[in-house]
Amino acid sequence: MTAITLEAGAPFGAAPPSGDAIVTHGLTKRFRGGQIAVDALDLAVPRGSVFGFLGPNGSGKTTTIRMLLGLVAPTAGTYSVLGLSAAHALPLVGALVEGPAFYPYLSGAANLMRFDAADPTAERATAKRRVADALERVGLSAAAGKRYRNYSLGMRQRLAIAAALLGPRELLILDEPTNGLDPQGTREVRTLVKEIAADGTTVFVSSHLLAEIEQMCTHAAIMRTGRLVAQGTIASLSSGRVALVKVETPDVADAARTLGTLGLADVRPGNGAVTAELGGHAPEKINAALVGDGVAVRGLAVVRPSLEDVFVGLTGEGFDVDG
Ligand SMILES: Nc1ncnc2c1ncn2[C@@H]1O[C@H](COP(=O)(O)OP(=O)(O)OP(=O)(O)O)[C@@H](O)[C@H]1O
Repeated sequence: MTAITLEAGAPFGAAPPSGDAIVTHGLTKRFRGGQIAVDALDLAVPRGSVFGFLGPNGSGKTTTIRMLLGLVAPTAGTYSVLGLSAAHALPLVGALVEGPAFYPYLSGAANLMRFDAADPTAERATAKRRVADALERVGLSAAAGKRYRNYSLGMRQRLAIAAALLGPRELLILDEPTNGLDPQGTREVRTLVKEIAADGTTVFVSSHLLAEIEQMCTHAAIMRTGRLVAQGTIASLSSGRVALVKVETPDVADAARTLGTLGLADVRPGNGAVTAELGGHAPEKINAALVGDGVAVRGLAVVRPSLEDVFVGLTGEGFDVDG
């Protein structure tokens, strides 16, 4: 579908609905002092996707999100959110940018009631219903009356996401939602993101963790120092990289010979293992040929390229997970 962009802040109704939940063209932010945080960014986030916005710390993710939410003015470029300018899209967008401040001595439900009350567009009479729905959506109904300070890290973050879901949202934007969480909390948030997406909400989620994006997202964009390095479905991002077959064996030289005879490319004998490009070869046939040649096969694995391999291949650099 063709994506239509509006000038940032263009009036409501100036463009027909876009096929994409978020579109940016040449979106740029240069902070005072000359630093470019986001450099000519062209993003296309399909509706219904869980879109991972991936990059090391400082690569421009938060600045991009703040521009999309109308919190920071772009220096140049255009963007649209749900086919609208940020101001007009905002009621349909839930966002978690900096963790909301909750009162430790109030319950989860009471905290959300306070949040809801701060929204001047929300109807007062239906506040309880909205809070109950949001709590249910994040799986906190049973803990609604429990004090916030007694919530686990995962529950606290789920409550923060509930605050972003007070009201019908077509798009949920989450900036590093698993930052600072323990493994259990990380799993809870990951599962919740998938559930929210399954209900039809587009989720745009930033992270500096490659594995997390791979596990949670259907699509990803990779950022590096303010520039977009690549974007697409997780499968298409990885498809440019070749899969390898790795044979673990004490007979390294013999195994390498067999793989070469079979016509596999880039055969590399190593310490107790040989790798080669899999190409169009069937792993079970490779195994049969090795065994037929008397090679003692201890293990045979097909190693698919990870997003990290893609990142390294595109930038020539490792991905510093700690930023
Ligand atoms: N208000 C500001 N004034 C000046 N420079 C800023 C400002 N906000 C961000 N930057 C700089 O812009 C660059 C991008 O920062 P940004 O926070 O967008 O990156 P990020 O990928 O979200 O990283 P992190 O996860 O650490 O927040 C960084 O070099 C940062 O120091």
